[in-house]
Amino acid sequence: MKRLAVIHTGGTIASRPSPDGRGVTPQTPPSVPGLPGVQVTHHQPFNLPSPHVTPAHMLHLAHLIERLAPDADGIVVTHGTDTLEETAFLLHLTLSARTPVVLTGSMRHAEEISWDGPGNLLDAAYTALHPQTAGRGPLAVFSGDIFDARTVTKVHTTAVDAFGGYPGPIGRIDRAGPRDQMQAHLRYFATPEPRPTYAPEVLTARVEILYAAAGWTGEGYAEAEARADGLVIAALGTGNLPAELLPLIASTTQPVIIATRTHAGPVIPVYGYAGGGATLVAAGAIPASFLNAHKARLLLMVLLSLGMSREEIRGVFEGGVF
Ligand SMILES: NC(=O)C[C@H](N)C(=O)O
Repeated sequence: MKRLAVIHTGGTIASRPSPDGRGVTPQTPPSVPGLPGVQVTHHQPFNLPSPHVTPAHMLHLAHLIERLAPDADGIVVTHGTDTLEETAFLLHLTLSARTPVVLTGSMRHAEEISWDGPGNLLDAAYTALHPQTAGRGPLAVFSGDIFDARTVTKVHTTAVDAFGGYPGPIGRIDRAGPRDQMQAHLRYFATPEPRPTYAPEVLTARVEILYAAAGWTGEGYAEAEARADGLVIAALGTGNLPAELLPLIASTTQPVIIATRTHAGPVIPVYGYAGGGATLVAAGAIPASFLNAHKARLLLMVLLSLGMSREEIRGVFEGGVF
């Protein structure tokens, strides 16, 4: 008998319209469709819409997974889709267990026509229990596509295939055959990459994200700098900003990570005009590589919470694995 642990955390996959008529809210976790030859255990550390999930919840989940991993052949986490990629990435950074961990959710709730919860849950379970999944780090499975936690991102607010992320899925799961003899057809397109892991006890560091736009002259920067232990800027293109930001960044002593508001591609120091990426890096800023701003924030929170210096943090971001 294979052993599958299912961890329910809330989200639309656990939701229905609330009896008071105010809208859709998390209520009961989804039941897992029948899996012949699999012993399933259920765990529910919290039952939240994912906009209420904090980095502290994510770390709590990581600790629960580490405890369950020795007694499980695979672990599925059901989660709201809005912050699923952040939880997946925090697990990517912190989990050292080799037991496969697969996150999934749904875009439609249990009372809608074409509820996508059961199919996603089944795909996630088959993926988590598949022999080729071990050693790949946490994954996200949605609409049959299998994504790496580092690159996965929500790309649509309502579509059932709501997840994507450059350069795309690392695998595909499909199912065929009658319910009691269902066969999973799973194929990976990429080999696993090295994944350094970190073990923060708590995530105490405060990191704020600033979002760049044409004509931004740094409004909000000084306030964020005063409050935070580190900053992430969702900058323009390859990591450029209006000229007014350059002196602000040059005088900041905390780490300033430059991500991009563009949906794909790396941050690299190309441009030498005031505020261009090359000038920001010369002023001390750290490029986020391929990480989006909210994933760069989590990485920075982890590294700051471990007490790393700005130069040590630069080494991690520039280490070539993000
Ligand atoms: N589809 C979903 O799960 C969206 C929901 N707002 C959540 O993230 O909890």
